[in-house]
Amino acid sequence: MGRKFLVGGNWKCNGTIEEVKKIVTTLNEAEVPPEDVVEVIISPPFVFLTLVKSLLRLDFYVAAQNCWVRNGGAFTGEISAEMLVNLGIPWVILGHSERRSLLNETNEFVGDKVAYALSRGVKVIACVGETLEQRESDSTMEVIAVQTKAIAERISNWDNVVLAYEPVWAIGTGKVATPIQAQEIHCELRKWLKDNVSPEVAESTRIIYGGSVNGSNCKDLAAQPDVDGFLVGGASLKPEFLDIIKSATVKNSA
Ligand SMILES: O=C(CO)COP(=O)(O)O
Repeated sequence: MGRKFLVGGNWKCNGTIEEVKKIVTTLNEAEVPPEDVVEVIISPPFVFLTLVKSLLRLDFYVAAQNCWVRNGGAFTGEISAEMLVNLGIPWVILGHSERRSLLNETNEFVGDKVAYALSRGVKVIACVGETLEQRESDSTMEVIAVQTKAIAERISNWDNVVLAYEPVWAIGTGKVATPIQAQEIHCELRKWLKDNVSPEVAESTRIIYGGSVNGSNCKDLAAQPDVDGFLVGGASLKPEFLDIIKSATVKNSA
């Protein structure tokens, strides 16, 4: 019973040392609900992982934004899951739509990455989501099912997996999914897990929403029964990220 609310801040390719320090100071000074109410994960670019980890309050966690599909070696520019373990980074975001579309990451490649990271003990936020064209042609759930299947086929334990539903049309556009739209897909995705993995995994796996979440729209989204948290881009660089973290209390008061 009870999927703990999770709020991730995906900083994407943003920040300077000065900005990182400023954001972390704001986070560290904030009063937020306790760790048993909300799990907060901050995901800076690779180069700032160690800095953020060294400065960040201990009740918040750090995630990388990607990692290589296997162990390290002659893979110029890549970072291995082993390196994340070595740095004490417990989480990684995989399969973000920006990597799928701009860097041609396929469903199979993302599935392989998820399986490998988990095998090394790194927890995974795995992203799925449809484009506007796919939504308009009524293939949203089909797309998400295929993306999720590529992960499901490669893993046997979902304990350390969080699914992030991030409709591509909502990312960075200011065009957030309505609470009803988000709930509909989260509910269908949970049903997919029930039918294709197990009822237990469907019940316990957190499905978080991402795409233009901000301090104003987070509460209504958080109130939806199958929305278990957020993956936040732009607003995670701003003080309103704290309001998004606090929206976890909507669940507790429900
Ligand atoms: O891609 C996202 C989080 O991973 C969402 O980005 P925005 O919140 O900027 O729309």
